[in-house]
Amino acid sequence: MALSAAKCPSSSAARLSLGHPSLRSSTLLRPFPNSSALARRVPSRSFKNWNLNVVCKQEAGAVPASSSAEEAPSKNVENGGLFGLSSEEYGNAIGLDASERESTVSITVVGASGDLAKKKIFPALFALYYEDCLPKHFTIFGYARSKMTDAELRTMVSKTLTCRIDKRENCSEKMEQFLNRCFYHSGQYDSEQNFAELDKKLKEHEGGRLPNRLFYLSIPPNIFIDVVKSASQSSSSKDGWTRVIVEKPFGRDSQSSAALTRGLKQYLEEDQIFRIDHYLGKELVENLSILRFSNLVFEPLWSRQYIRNVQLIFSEDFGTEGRGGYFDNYGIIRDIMQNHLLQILALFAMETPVSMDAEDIRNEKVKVLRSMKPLQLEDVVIGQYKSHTKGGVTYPGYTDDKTVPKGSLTPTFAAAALFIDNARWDGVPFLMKAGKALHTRRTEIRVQFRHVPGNLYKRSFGTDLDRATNELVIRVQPNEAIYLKINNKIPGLGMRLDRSNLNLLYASRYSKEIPDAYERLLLDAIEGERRLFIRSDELDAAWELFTPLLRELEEKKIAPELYPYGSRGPVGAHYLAANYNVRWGDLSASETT
Ligand SMILES: NC(=O)C1=CN([C@@H]2O[C@H](COP(=O)(O)OP(=O)(O)OC[C@H]3O[C@@H](n4cnc5c(N)ncnc54)[C@H](OP(=O)(O)O)[C@@H]3O)[C@@H](O)[C@H]2O)C=CC1
Ligand SMILES: O=C1O[C@H](COP(=O)(O)O)[C@@H](O)[C@H](O)[C@H]1O
Repeated sequence: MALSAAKCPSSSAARLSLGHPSLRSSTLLRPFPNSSALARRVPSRSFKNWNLNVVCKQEAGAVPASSSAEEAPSKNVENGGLFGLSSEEYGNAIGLDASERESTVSITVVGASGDLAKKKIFPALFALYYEDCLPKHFTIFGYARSKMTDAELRTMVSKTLTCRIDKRENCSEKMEQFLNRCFYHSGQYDSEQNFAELDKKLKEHEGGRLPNRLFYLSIPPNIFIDVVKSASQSSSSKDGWTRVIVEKPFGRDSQSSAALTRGLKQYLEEDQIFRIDHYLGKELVENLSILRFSNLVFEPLWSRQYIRNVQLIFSEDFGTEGRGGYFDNYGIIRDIMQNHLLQILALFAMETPVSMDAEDIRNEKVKVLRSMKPLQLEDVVIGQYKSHTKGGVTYPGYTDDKTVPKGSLTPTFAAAALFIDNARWDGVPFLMKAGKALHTRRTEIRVQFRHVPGNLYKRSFGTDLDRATNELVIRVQPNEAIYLKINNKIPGLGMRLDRSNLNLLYASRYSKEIPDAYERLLLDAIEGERRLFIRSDELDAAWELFTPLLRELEEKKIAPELYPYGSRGPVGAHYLAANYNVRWGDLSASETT
């Protein structure tokens, strides 16, 4: 019997798995001497269980998630409280046996006072609540050192919540219900006492239900271990599951990443660790596998025989804006390329997985990463944005940011040529570039195909098909789209060729707004679906590709090429592409779509 399932897609067996006994494994933190429960692996749900029409909001007559009953501490507090009783003991005390106890999820956002929590995590949790995707019983706690009351947290969170869902019905009512289920506890990250205080508060809200606990570490990586140690000692679930979401960039290089994983595994099993790379939750990134493996036309072309180069492009039209404290220690290569763009590359280039099950997909990603050569310095260009005045407005340079050390060499732009040494991709350049403070905000994948042999039309109609090759563009953001550049005849009595786009523009094709990546990933972590999270061997393979280069850049103090804020980036990136007879597709004037 599925227990206390979310109102989320009732049509998807998977969504009902939250409390499903087979998945309700007590995957606790690594068993401690006083831990009575066995840690069992949670089988990852295979993709095939999903109903592809998974939607969260039910059809007409949707029953809103229970609201007020969850806001206040549960009845047990009035009965003298849980102190000393596990929720299982409490459940027994009130006559409920395990199979009857409903489950509940406590979500603790560690670092709740920070940028990511405000900008992404709380808004995503609200969106899930609004769509009836959260479990029937849930509580949200913010945890950080900053002093805040519950009311102050709610006020802070309310400023970044929006009801972007289509109908915007009863938005304010849902927002209030959601906020009433948000609480805050101030504490130190390395304090078991403070986490024990949190544990007591969590229990008050969990009542006799089976308590599942999710901790989202929205904090700088250097304090991940402190939190996991304290939380595992003092606030893990004793008879439900406990999971921890950790944010990229998972260390700074192979060594620190491996040390971080070892540190986490002192307290957690691998299947309790959810390494998030939110780009894997982006709609067009998730669509990559469907585009390639559910359409006959693409897979036969997906190789060196037909593809000339692949470009993975990330650009932002703003700078670090006060995040220098984090960013200066990492740089654009660790911030974007070693994770987001490399994950997209792996999904794009991998062999067909055995199934869409998490481990089968991740197995194929690891294989393709291990087929790649570590980046070479001569195949990399780095840049840093400088101040620029345009239209009477002066835009700051990277080192003008007061959170950035003067004279910093940290790159805010990088371009690189990467290669996959396997039969499918031998010799095909995968050109990656990522930059801040450029001329536009865009993330896209561009697949440039080879020219048509024989070039029938050059002789007859003067069209040089060497330059009019097909290009498949997958625009991840903004204004999600997939378009294919083709050659076609201009209508009329003459015979002249034109370039046109076969274009799937999501905003035109679908009326429903696209969920934020964090919504998808938070929901999957709650449900134990690991397909879109990073496995430790995948992470090791990613760092092995980038660590030698990062070390060389820093040891040799390679100076980045300066580029004006709002420009197309350093000129060196064009020469790098030209070395492989490639022109960056995002810079051609015809890019109007
Ligand atoms: N912001 C973003 O867009 C993205 C961030 N990330 C990752 O998410 C995590 C959080 O990022 P973000 O929210 O931007 O980080 P912040 O710098 O905003 O830090 C989050 C919170 O952590 C605490 N904190 C910050 N620095 C320290 C420190 N040196 N020692 C102890 N506590 C500290 C602060 O809370 P308090 O002082 O109240 O304890 C702060 O509010 C990072 O790992 C980052 O790499 C990933 C993707 C995007
Ligand atoms: O991981 C990160 O991603 C954001 C960009 O995320 P997006 O979803 O808005 O494209 C980037 O700004 C940040 O520097 C980086 O840490």
